[in-house]
Parts: sequence; C-alpha cells; structure tokens
Amino acid sequence: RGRGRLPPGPPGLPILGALPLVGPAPHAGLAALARRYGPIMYLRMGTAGVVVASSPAAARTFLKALDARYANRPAVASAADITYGCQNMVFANYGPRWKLMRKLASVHLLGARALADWACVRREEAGYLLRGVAEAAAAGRPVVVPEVLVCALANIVGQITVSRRVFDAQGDESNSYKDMIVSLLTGAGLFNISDFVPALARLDLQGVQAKLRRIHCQFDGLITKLLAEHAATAADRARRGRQDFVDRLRASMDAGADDESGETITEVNIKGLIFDMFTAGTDTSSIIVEWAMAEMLKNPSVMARAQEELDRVVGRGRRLEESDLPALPYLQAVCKEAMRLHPSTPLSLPHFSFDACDDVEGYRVPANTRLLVNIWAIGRDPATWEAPLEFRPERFLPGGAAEKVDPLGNYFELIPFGAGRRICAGKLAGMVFVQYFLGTLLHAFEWRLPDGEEKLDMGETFGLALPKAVPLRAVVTPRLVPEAYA
Ligand code: HEM
Repeated sequence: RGRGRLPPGPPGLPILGALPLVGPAPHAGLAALARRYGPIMYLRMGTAGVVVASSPAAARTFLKALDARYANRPAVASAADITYGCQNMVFANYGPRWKLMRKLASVHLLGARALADWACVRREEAGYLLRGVAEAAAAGRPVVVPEVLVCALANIVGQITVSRRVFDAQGDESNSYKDMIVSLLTGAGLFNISDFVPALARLDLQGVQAKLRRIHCQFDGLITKLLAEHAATAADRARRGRQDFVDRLRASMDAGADDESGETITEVNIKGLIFDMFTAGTDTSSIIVEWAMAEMLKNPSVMARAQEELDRVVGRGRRLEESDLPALPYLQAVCKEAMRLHPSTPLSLPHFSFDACDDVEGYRVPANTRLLVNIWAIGRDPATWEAPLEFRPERFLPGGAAEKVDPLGNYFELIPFGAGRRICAGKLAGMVFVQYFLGTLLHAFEWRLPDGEEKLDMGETFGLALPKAVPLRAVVTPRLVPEAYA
C-alpha cells in the first residue's frame, strides 16, 4: 500500500521469493541482478523485503540522505544467536544503548587519541610477527599469510581489551581461533533461510543456526575465561595505573547512567563488545593484507615499486615504524586498491528501516525493509573505475583519476568501511593495521610462491567477510639487517 512504485527487481518463487536467485556468491549474484534491474533494486526474499544499493549514487542516497532511517539492524535469528541477543554494538539497533557503546569504544579504544595511546602494542606485536616469519624463513617453511596475521591482530585486541595476548605461538590454538572466526563470519553471512522465512526457522534447514550456536558457545567460553582472569589481575593493573578497555567499561558501568544517553552498560554488553572487537577487528584487516599480498605476487612490478619506496624512505637498516606511514604514498595507494577490489565485508552489514520511505529516487520503499549495500560491486563499477578488474594502485597517486578518494566514508565510490552513522567503528584502527602490517611484511621480506604452486588461486569464499578461498602461502627471505628482526 501507499504512494509510488517499488524499485525494480526480479520476480521470485513462491515462499522463498528471490532468495534462490542470489546464488552461492551473493555479492556477485546481486551485482549481476543489478546490471539488469538497476542500482536501486527491491527483492522479496521469503517474508522479508530487501533493497539493494549497487552504485556510488545509490549508496549515497541510503547512507547519507536516508541514513538515520536505515541505521538499524534487522532482527535475524543467526545474528541474535551469536551476539548475546544483539546486545553488542554491531547488531544493536540505532538507539541510546548503541550510542553509549559506540561512544565508549571510540573514547577508550578506537578514536584517534585512543589509537595513538596503544601504538606500542601494535609495535610489540609487529615484532613478534617479524620474528615468527623470520623463523619460518630460516626453516624454509612457507608462511600461511592469514594465519600469522590473525594471530598478531587477535593478540593486539587481547592486549588492548583485557591486557593479555591471546596466543603465544602460531600453533594449534591460533588455528582453532582462526577457524572459529572464519566459521562465524561464513555462517553469519549466509543467506540463511530461517532469517527470511521465520516459519521455517525451527527446522534450521541448512543447519546454520546449530553450527553458529556451537561456535558461539566456544567463543563465549574464551571470553568468559578472559574476563575471569582479567578480574583476578585488577589490583595489579590499578597499582600500575594502567587501565585497559574492560577496566574502563567496568568503571562506566559502576558510575551508573551516562549523562548524554541516560543508559548504563551491562555485563552482557561488555561481553558483546569484546566479541565485536575480536570478530570485527581481526579478520577484516587480515583479509585485506592477504589480498594485497596476493595481488602483488600476481603483479610483481607493483611489489617491486612498493619495496623500492620502503627502501628509499625507511632503508634496510631498521624495521618500519608507524610514523613512517605518511611518507609512503605508494604503500597507501596499494592498500586503497586492495580495499577497492577486495573489501572485507562485500555486502557491508545489513541495515534496516522500520519506516517507509516515500521518495527514494522516485520509488517508494516499504516499512520494515532491509538494506544491503553492495560495496564489492561499487568498487568494481565500470562507470566509476577505469579497468576496474585490474590492480592499479597508481589510480590513487597524484595525477591519478582517484587521487582525492579516501576510503573513510566520504567518497561513495570507495566505502570498504561503509558510511554514515553505522560506518565501521574501527575504521582508523583498520587503516593502521592494514598499512602497518602490509608495510612491515613487504619491507622485511622478499616474497614468492612455493615451488609447484606458482598458479595463484584468486577465488573468494563468501560469508559476512570475503577471504581468499585458498589461504595464501608464500616462501619468504629476509631483506633487512639481522638486528631489525630482534
Ligand atoms: C580494514 C579493516 C576493516 C574493514 C574493511 C571494516 C569494515 C566494516 C564495515 C563495512 C562495517 C559495517 C558498516 C555498516 O554497517 O554500514 C563495519 C562495522 C564495524 N566494525 Fe569494522 N572494519 C574493519 C576493521 C575494524 C576494526 C579494526 C574494528 C575494531 C577493533 C572494527 C569494528 C567494527 C564495529 C564495532 C562495527 C559495527 C559498527 C556499528 O554497527 O555501529 N572494524 N566494519
């Protein structure tokens, strides 16, 4: 009912609607449908209405002009199962509790000031990474790039949230952690029938919910263990005057209602926030570094140019420091290009509007519609990007067509972190992680594919995130003076 017509979209089947049309790689399936039906497309999937934005202009419409309306998250069973009933930040609806969690995360962990405060943790962890990779080089073992990265990033998140590294070595424990994250992000990103046809939810036809609940239990076990240890060492931290994120969250909880929002966070919110930092803050950055490395192994001249810049600016007598990053425009361009071609969350996170919108570029979008922004399709839009499938960092350099474009939510042609009110809360951390860790690996080692594996598989695995289907393995050789690895 109501004025105006729906945006165009494919007719669907009874009960499932357009759900079967998206296929096993929904980011690509939806991009193909958008080529036929247009950049603002409406699909009925089960009982849910879904609007899909697939061009920079369409993304601007929803994430700028209509941002406040679409700032909620849909209530889906698979998300509730893994996020303490959506009591975390990532899946909370747009409201005072979400605002409070976002403020606390920004002030104490992810804002520019807080980020500068824990630079020493990133440096320490980059040191562990360098030594671990150098050991693999000495032993002639190939390095599995996502494994070493996720281990480093999880340890950083552990240090800043609960003052503890999570993995001491890259061994079974870190692999099982990586498996846990990958399974969560893959399962949560599935177009799960139960999320679209609630009447079938009880049957859990794809077995997704059972799997997600199992992993959630495992994850909750880890978080509960970390919090118990954290409580036991509170006095020691107080004596040293060193508060971590959980200390500050507890202080906020003990202080009672927040002045601005009138809300108080709970123990469950604290668990939810730790869960967010581990899940949203580790694999997302590691995926981009892995893809960037894979693209450079495919395009050796790009790798050579990035290493030449590192040698010129940093030299081979010491390791890379974060303070070097502003002087490395080519490295920054490589990171942007990797984010354009391989955004870690191809369909961002789903948004939701409780209200109808009567004038969406001449269309009417009904109330209770989910919004998907196809970040992946936008980064490959041939109307925006020249040779969109080629890895050309030069486009972001002075004189290049995308010289002014940054990925932080101001230019809708490149929105790996989303845009608007729900833009990634960790975008500054994500940028530093990607630039610093990619730069460190490139500067400190020569990279090549293992003998017999020279044909690089560039396939993707779709989930909430979009990692390489086959994890990148490479053989490395040190290229700095030995003291740089100490
Ligand atoms: C390069 C790395 C990263 C990328 C590409 C990325 C991307 C994204 C995207 C696309 C969203 C959804 C935005 C939307 O709903 O419109 C998001 C949300 C979020 N990200 Fe990131 N992210 C990255 C790193 C991080 C890091 C390092 C953290 C924290 C340590 C983090 C924490 C979050 C949180 C908490 C949200 C939910 C925000 C909300 O719902 O209000 N992310 N991220």
